[in-house]
Amino acid sequence: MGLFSKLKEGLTKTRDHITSGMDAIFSGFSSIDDDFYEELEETMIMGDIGVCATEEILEELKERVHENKVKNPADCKQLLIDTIKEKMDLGENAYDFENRKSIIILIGVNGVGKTTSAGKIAAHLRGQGRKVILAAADTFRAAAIEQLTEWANRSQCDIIAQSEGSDPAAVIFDAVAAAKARKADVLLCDTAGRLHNKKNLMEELRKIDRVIEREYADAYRENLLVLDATTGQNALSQLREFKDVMDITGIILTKMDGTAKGGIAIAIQTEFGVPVKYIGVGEHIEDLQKFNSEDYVNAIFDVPEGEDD
Ligand SMILES: Nc1nc2c(ncn2[C@@H]2O[C@H](COP(=O)(O)OP(=O)(O)OP(=O)(O)O)[C@@H](O)[C@H]2O)c(=O)[nH]1
Repeated sequence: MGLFSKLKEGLTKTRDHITSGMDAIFSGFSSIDDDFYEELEETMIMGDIGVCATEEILEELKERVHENKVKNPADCKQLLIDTIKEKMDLGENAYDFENRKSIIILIGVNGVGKTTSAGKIAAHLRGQGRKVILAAADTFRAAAIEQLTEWANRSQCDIIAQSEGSDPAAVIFDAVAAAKARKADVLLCDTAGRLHNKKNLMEELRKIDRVIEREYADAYRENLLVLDATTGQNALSQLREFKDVMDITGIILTKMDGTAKGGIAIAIQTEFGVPVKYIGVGEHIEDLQKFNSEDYVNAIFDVPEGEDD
């Protein structure tokens, strides 16, 4: 199955949730009036696009409708699709970390899919011929170290790990030294999602951040927050909290395949300006895809590949 088909399959529930409601609005209204926009707003908010993002998008849509002198509700659909695509566009430098000496750190609460995503990204980078070292800084959970070790073996990457319960910042310190000594291209760090309390977790992440800044200041930094799409609006609260601790440069949005809440990607990017860089649409290695705004919006609005613009 091609990547777009896989993406489309993964986003089935989200598409059903958002587009069925929208299509009824686009075909059910005979004129573009306040009621039309209100219905659209409700459907978008119900589709987890979020209140702020929905308002922003609809403001732009109204401007476009006015500029283009659109009178027919059905003609609004393409304008809405274009507006959202522009909002979701990643720009040119989103994946620079793949081609530089970089440190990627994955953070997020427990169970969101950090370890799995670390393994998948490592395998992907190895496939591109990059030398990758994995750092098992989730020392809270022995199984996370084992899981990451398996991914390292599978993708033939080195792994730096210590025993369960050891200091994660010490693991990072060792891993940075190894990355420099072995001339790795990318150091990819898994971190814990849970400690004895949230304050400890945030403190630990700050400490890891300081170690990296001190020991490897010239490495290109990519701090990816992993969010579970099935948690919907809760993911936004997590983003708010983690943003206070670290400069988040991108989001990995996992488990899009099991949820109707995939519109959350639009809320994240529009409301916070933090780009979604990867989305998870299943548990297999190829199911972590780089985010492509065209494909994502086409998949959600059921636009066949290559059929628009
Ligand atoms: N369906 C689906 N499952 C996923 C996806 N990404 C991860 N998972 C599953 O989610 C579960 C949790 O993943 P982990 O990688 O262990 O999560 P974690 O964030 O490292 O968890 P902690 O180590 O407890 O912090 C696993 O069963 C994964 O297979 C996805 O995109 N789709």
